[in-house]
Amino acid sequence: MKILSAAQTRQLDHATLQEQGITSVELMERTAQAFTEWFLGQFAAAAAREVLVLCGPGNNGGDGLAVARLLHAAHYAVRVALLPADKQSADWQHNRQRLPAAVPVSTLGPHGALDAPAEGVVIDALFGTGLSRPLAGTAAAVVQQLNQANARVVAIDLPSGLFADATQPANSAVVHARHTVSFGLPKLAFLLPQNAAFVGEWKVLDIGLSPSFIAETATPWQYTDVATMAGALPARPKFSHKGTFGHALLLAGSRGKMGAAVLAAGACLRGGVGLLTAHIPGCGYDIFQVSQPEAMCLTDAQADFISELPELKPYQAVGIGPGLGQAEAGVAVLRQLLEAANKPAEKRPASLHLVIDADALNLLGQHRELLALLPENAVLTPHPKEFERLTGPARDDYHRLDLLRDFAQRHRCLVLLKGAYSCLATPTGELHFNSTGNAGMATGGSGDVLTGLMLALRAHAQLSPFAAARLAVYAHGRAGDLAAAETGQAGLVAGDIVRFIGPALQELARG
Ligand SMILES: NC(=O)C1=CN([C@@H]2O[C@H](COP(=O)(O)OP(=O)(O)OC[C@H]3O[C@@H](n4cnc5c(N)ncnc54)[C@H](O)[C@@H]3O)[C@@H](O)[C@H]2O)[C@@H](O)CC1
Ligand SMILES: Nc1ncnc2c1ncn2[C@@H]1O[C@H](COP(=O)(O)OP(=O)(O)O)[C@@H](O)[C@H]1O
Ligand SMILES: [K+]
Repeated sequence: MKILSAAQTRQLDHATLQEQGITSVELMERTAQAFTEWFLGQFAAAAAREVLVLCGPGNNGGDGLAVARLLHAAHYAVRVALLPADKQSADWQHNRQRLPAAVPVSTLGPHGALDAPAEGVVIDALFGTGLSRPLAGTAAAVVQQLNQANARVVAIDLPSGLFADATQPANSAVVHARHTVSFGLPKLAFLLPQNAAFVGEWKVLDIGLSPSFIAETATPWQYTDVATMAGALPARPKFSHKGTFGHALLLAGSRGKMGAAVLAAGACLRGGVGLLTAHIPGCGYDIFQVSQPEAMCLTDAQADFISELPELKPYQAVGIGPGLGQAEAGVAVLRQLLEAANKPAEKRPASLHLVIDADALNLLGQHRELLALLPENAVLTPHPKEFERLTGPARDDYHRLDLLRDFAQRHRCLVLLKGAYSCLATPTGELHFNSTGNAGMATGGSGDVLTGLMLALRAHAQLSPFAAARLAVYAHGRAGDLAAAETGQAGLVAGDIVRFIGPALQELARG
């Protein structure tokens, strides 16, 4: 699913009107009906039937007026409060006239008490995508009162004061919504941690916006949802054998961190790899062989950390990093691996796919000269702190996305910035935000599981580097969601994610 800018969203509305031969008032009615239907499902309880709708002067306020009429018709106790303005949009005026006289209407002022319903709901229809500058004056004062009232707020389209695709200046007034209900496509602002307190739970409703305009419009931002991923995993051919699904090598573990190697190996095996060999420090031999009997195991000459790179010929994909530690010997191993992956095709396996995570990323951050050796389409999976070690600090979440995009393009690799909406940057400058996963996965070892699954899918001959990476991220989050349904979020541990990789992949199998 694409994510469009605020300007493109406006164009999408216009294209929809032209394509479908409808008026903007009709589209607004469709929007208000979709919102109201959602609202009725969400707030059916008697206590929540007292509703205050705050309306701005543009089409967001127009949506609010139409919603007020529809909720009144559904027997909610609705009041409307209008933000004073020199001029209102034509569709606003149309819906103002259609508002039944039985709905009380007041005008908001900078000092007046907001009188938010204690048990009911406040609908924020002050500003949406038309916001052109930070809120000031009465609008800012109203938003501050609303936030102080700690009311249950539902924002239409966007929390008022929030820009859809850019950072607003520090300390700007922005509504803190409990829910944000938007239309057509998600907005970039919803996916960034810095906006979590404004957006709350968000939902996008389908209002039949022009599919052809969406298809033709170029954007770097994509949202990987269930529809995007349907059938993403190729079926296993009847006559396949273990050689069909690749032989992966995992370089992981150090004394005290063998669990990372075990988790990554378990995820790789559950990810459907044909063969897995792990190269681990000597101290981990018994631990590893006992816990992962399906994997083969090579031990390093060093007992506590990895100091050697095994012969790479047998492998299609190599994963390095989980629990590796930051011993200096790891730098030489990493350098040799990067050099081997870059050697001409005849001197190494046809395509050596790399997955670089955790301490291998930290070593890259300490030795940035190694970045020049990254082979094309290597996958790097940093969390924000590891990413900062590679690129330096970001000013805010939007700047971090700029750094991410720039890094992936410059080094021609795939970079996954992990988080609640993990973002996969491609060498061509696309940013794909993942939709699966939950806060239960904020627990040690979840990233190691992702590395193992990513390794399995990169070893899969039928998946392109990008397809493998996107599938791994989506399936990892889905496995986390299935696991949390069984364990609850607090009780989830990384090993539970491994257990649910199979069911998650099964959902994505090509029919
Ligand atoms: N017919 C359509 O085009 C549709 C529009 N929709 C709604 O329309 C909204 C966009 O409507 P508009 O483009 O009218 O924009 P808004 O309603 O978000 O606000 C625009 C108005 O606010 C003023 N304004 C902008 N920033 C301000 C600030 N900081 N302080 C004070 N005034 C400010 C502008 O001058 C303009 O009058 C969407 O968010 C959505 O809710 C939906 O109904 C879908 C269909
Ligand atoms: N709040 C969250 N919502 C969704 N996914 C999350 C959340 N927190 C963490 N995750 C996922 O869990 C994984 C954590 O990785 P990482 O930070 O490397 O952990 P570790 O180093 O402990 O293995 C990432 O894939 C991340 O996307
Ligand atoms: K709003």
